[in-house]
Amino acid sequence: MRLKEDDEACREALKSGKVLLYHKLSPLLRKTSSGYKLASLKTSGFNTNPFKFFHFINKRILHIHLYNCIPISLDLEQILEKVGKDKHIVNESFLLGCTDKDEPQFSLDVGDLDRSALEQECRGMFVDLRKAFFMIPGPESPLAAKGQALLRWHQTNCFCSATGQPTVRNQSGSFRVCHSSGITYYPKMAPVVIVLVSDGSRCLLARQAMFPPGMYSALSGFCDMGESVEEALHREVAEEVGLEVENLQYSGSQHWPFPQSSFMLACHATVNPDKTQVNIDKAELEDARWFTYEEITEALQNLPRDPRREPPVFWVPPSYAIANQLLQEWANHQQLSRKLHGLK
Ligand SMILES: NC(=O)C1=CN([C@@H]2O[C@H](COP(=O)(O)OP(=O)(O)OC[C@H]3O[C@@H](n4cnc5c(N)ncnc54)[C@H](OP(=O)(O)O)[C@@H]3O)[C@@H](O)[C@H]2O)C=CC1
Ligand SMILES: [Mg+2]
Repeated sequence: MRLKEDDEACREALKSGKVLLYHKLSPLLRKTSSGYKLASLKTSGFNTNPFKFFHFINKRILHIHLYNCIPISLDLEQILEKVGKDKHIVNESFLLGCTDKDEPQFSLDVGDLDRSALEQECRGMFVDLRKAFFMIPGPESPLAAKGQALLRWHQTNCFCSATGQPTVRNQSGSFRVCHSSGITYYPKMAPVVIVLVSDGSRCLLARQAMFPPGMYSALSGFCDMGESVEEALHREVAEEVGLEVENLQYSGSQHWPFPQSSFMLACHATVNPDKTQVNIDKAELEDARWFTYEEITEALQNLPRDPRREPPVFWVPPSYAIANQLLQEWANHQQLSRKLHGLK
């Protein structure tokens, strides 16, 4: 909290902090023996930096050392200088929070620098965030999402909407101010409802034309101004597939960085099993259909970990996405009721 509001303390924290690097909003990942991880880089304020220590010995030794033992201890300022950028741009990082060990974490977009030169220096690769969600460990996903969301918000809120004058950030990046109008702008999320509709034995999933081939998700939609979650849910399902839902049950919420930071409010709902005929709004959806318990459990087990591999014919959003949580809950509920009814 103090770091968020105290510019000086935040500047100091950056000297010993870790920075998640993005290139045009794609986070930097590094391959490890067990898969991919988000890469964070230390700033040169980190006194025991092994990069400096080994630099004069032998470049080759340095590389081996960093690869095998401490893959996240590269010095960000040195990397920036190597690729021809003023190291002081590190000060443009935004505060994301602190780790369990009280280490401050920041995000920085270096989209104006040569991508492959950076990847080489950082020994990693910048990956589109949607793909990265399938590659990095689940607990790292919220951080990757927050890092991107904050960067995007600052990139798109550089000017005051009242005066057209430039806005100025505080050091942590928790707000921007227009000194001409005195207006303070805070990062925003748009409320979105998402609902998994069930007819008792099947659930309804849909796909937009822009989804990757084969991916289906729960129905979702932005809340209109003045609407409650319940109203938005009833309206979205009626508009998109022409069904009337009942028995709304809250499941959970999550921040979702797309398209410009959404606040997802997730629910389960049912329809009358005699009224399941879908009437798809083709302007919004490419397809919507009912899926059986068997299809869902198979899709949940078949998450494509590496998006470069051929995905299965039908697949669902990654485990971090709240749509996946809804499907897990629905499958667990189905499994229980099947047991109760003596089915497999
Ligand atoms: N985390 C998860 O598990 C999931 C997350 N989602 C997210 O939910 C979000 C909304 O779902 P979606 O079904 O597309 O929404 P909608 O069904 O509301 O349709 C999207 C359309 O609504 C219009 N719109 C209205 N308000 C806004 C706003 N505040 N921001 C952007 N567009 C708006 C846009 O139309 P126009 O472009 O014509 O202006 C847009 O194309 C998506 O960003 C998606 O990424 C969806 C499913 C799963
Ligand atoms: Mg929708």
